[in-house]
Amino acid sequence: MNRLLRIATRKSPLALWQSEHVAAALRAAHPGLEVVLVPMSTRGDEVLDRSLAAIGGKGLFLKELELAMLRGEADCAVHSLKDVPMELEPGFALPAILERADHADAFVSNRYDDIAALPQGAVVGTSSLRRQAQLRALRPDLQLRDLRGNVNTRLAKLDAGEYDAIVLACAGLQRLGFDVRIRSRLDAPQWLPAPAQGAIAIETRADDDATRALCAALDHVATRTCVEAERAMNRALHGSCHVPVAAFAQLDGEHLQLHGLVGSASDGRAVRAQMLGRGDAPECLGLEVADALLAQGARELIGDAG
Ligand SMILES: NCc1[nH]cc(CCC(=O)O)c1CC(=O)O
Repeated sequence: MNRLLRIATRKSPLALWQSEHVAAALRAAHPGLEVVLVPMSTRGDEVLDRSLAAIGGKGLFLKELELAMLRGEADCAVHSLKDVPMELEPGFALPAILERADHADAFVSNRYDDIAALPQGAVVGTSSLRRQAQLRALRPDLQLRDLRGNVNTRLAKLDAGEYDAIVLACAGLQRLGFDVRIRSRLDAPQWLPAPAQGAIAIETRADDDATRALCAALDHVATRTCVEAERAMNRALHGSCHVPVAAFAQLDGEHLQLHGLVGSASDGRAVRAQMLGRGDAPECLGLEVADALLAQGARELIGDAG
């Protein structure tokens, strides 16, 4: 095949790793295909002094990459699917969702083994409302402090002594070779990840059939099924950076199991739901779990978040 494929990517070490990973998989799937990266800066990367929710939400990480595709400077973009808004911009598609890596969050600390070992009033860094809500539910005494920036920056701030511990995604740490920093895994269903955590997605223009077909070779059907359930649940709860929502689905044969949580970032309240459904109807299961959460009072928590 004699074609050039240009991948728009953010410039953080994790984004570059993920884009190189996709490039290598595309080259392996399509011998002769030339794949190059087009690294770009996004507003989500540049504005670090305010919360993501305050500056416009998850879409900020995508916009510049989407504009590059519209201008014809790139053919596709690689994202962590958990950073992709529930409603994609019109005119774009996700023809590939790669096999999910580790879904779990990681407890990272230079002094303590796990959340239970933290002393009374310890300082934990995370800007994620979802992580804050689950920490508050487990340990109301902890002091939660904001922590933004890429994975390397966050580890550096921990090492500088600003926090007793931080919470990061296992997948990001593993991809960057920081496995040894994981003191303990925060596993489902006791602790739930962000919808689609650990999954990488490729975005293209919806009308670019040739690029869509090339990327579709990397699609992993079981992962797509799981993340569709998680994202449908989140969408039904109006999930955004403003509301602490967590979800994790697992496919076992034709059975799909989905765990969901809506929490409060300001106090320890949280509601949970868990249901079994069919693997060929992931969105139905997502909506059912969302309804179950609402029936238990999730609406009140969502309302509080404004
Ligand atoms: N919020 C940033 C972000 N987006 C994706 C990952 C990790 C990789 C993944 O979930 O696929 C991370 C870092 C983190 O949350 O620790």
